[in-house]
Amino acid sequence: MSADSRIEAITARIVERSKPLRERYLDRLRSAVSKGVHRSVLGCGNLAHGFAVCSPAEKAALAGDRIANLGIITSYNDMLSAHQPFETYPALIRQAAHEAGGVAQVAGGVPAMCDGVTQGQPGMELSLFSRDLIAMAAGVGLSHNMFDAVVYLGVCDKIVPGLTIAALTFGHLPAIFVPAGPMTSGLPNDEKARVRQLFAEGKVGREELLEAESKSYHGPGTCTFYGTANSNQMLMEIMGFHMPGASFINPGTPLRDALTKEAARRALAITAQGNEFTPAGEMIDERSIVNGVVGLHATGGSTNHTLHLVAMARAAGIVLTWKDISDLSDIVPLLARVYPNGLADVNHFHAAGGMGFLIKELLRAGYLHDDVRTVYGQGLHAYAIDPKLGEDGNVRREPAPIVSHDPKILANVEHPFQRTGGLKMLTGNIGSAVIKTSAVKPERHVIEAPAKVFHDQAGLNAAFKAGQLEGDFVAVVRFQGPKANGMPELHKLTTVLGILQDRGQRVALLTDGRMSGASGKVPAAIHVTPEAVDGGPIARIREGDMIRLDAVHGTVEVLEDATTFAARTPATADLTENEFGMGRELFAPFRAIAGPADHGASVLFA
Ligand SMILES: O=C(O)[C@H](O)[C@@H](O)[C@H](O)[C@H](O)COP(=O)(O)O
Ligand code: SF4
Repeated sequence: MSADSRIEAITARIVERSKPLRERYLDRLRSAVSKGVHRSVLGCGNLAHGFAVCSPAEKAALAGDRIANLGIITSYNDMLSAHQPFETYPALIRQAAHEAGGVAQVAGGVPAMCDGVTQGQPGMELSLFSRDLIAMAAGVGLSHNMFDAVVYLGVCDKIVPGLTIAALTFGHLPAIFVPAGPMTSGLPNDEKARVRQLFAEGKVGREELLEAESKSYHGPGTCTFYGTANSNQMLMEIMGFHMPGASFINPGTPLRDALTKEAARRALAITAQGNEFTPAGEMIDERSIVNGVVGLHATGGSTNHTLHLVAMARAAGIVLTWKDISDLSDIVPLLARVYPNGLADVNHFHAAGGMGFLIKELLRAGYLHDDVRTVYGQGLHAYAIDPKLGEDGNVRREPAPIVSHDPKILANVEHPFQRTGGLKMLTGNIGSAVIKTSAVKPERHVIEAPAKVFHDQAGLNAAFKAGQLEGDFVAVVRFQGPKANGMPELHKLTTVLGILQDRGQRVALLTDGRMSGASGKVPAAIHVTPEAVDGGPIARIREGDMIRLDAVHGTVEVLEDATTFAARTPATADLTENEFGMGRELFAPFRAIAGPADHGASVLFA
């Protein structure tokens, strides 16, 4: 069944726009594929180094070119709750590969930053750049040219985008993403947010706050709000990089392990040595990317993917724009209410029918391209399933439920929570920005108020503590772009702005920085480009200027005389504090060459 004609039209314009880059990309990919089993071009010395610690049987197997060798790229570390479970995955994958007649080796590790640990801290200024660094680090592992397919172990915010950039850069190899799954539900996310606001108002102490936070983030697995990490899982499933049903199964369960072993077997089956060769760069095309954007809108996914998905697509020679994302938002309905877009968490989402129900509904309405390749085979309809553990200990897949098990969390397409999706592009006389509307009440989709200008989030928090944030206002927090200080998330502002909004003030945020995928209820025009440090118009805004943020009509404007506004000298900021400390000195080259937000804010693509 073909997709809705409007979606087909947007896909067609992406294909047309991408043609020059995509054709060159596919030529390079096919040339790499034509060289046959990649390790066969290695000299004996190279090969001996490459399998020195393998068993004699594995060495004999790898010396030929009939046995497939899986490279594992892992982002394991003990600190990220979502990545700690990966400690045991390589052994599981090696065993499954061996049982299936193949070999598996950890090809390399990549760094994984927790944006929860660095939120509001200097380390957050490395976060966005870590995405491209992860792609580069994965490339170092894969550059040994020993592998016939790759299994990527990653979950969180910048890690899956970085690994996807690597997977598409090594697009001549099949790639399967293996998640660790969400932690079990703890203190509800809205209760966590409530205690934070009480602490910010001095109504509870640090002990109560830490107790609430620790009950919310309490064990292995991905944090249960629908932020960037869980948006990543949705994307990997709907784009066909996951095995069907893999996204939201809790770590340490038999079904989780069965999915991991199944992924290892499947990776061996889709190498060039088999009959279902599925190179990642051919599997992912413009339709897969559009399916990813559709999934973002239908679930109220993270604003960070207006940066990451653009960069991920670009790695495959596909040019995705904010207008594509915004136009799809006007078509695709919101079908999920998961925090911050509702009170449920991803475990409740999965129990309500999860990805299988979502994909079934979106396919049924023509919002998704079904005619896509995936790691599982041809056609996205194979993902409209409910994963179960079979008697034999393997994965058994039942059809997705016909009706949602909880219509308050997962709606059908006839009765969506919102007729349009979650992510809109805003344009106007200060450039372009994005806004996530799915978590903002409709009565706050248009805000017109005077500007209060800050050059960092500490300034805004200090003004709050001094009782200076009275009345309606648009907080302009600038010099937070990629070239200024690495484009940090300013999620800590959600608490303060949320308090003022709850008191009845009409407030909004306007920034060239980012917000967390977990940010939500305060209207925020973010990722403003051109950024302040590049002399963007945001640098010409002055205290008291009237600002109008209109998510309904997709505009963000400074309501000052155009000639006067254009004649102003842009403000400057002292960024020396952002150049040193917590490793920021190591990323000066990244700040110097980072591209604009609407091109993915990447150091890899202009
Ligand atoms: O984009 C995201 O989803 C966020 O970066 C998320 O990964 C981050 O960890 C938040 O900061 C968590 O929320 P709290 O800071 O509210 O715990
Ligand atoms: S979801 Fe965010 S807070 Fe949770 S482990 Fe991942 S990066 Fe850290």
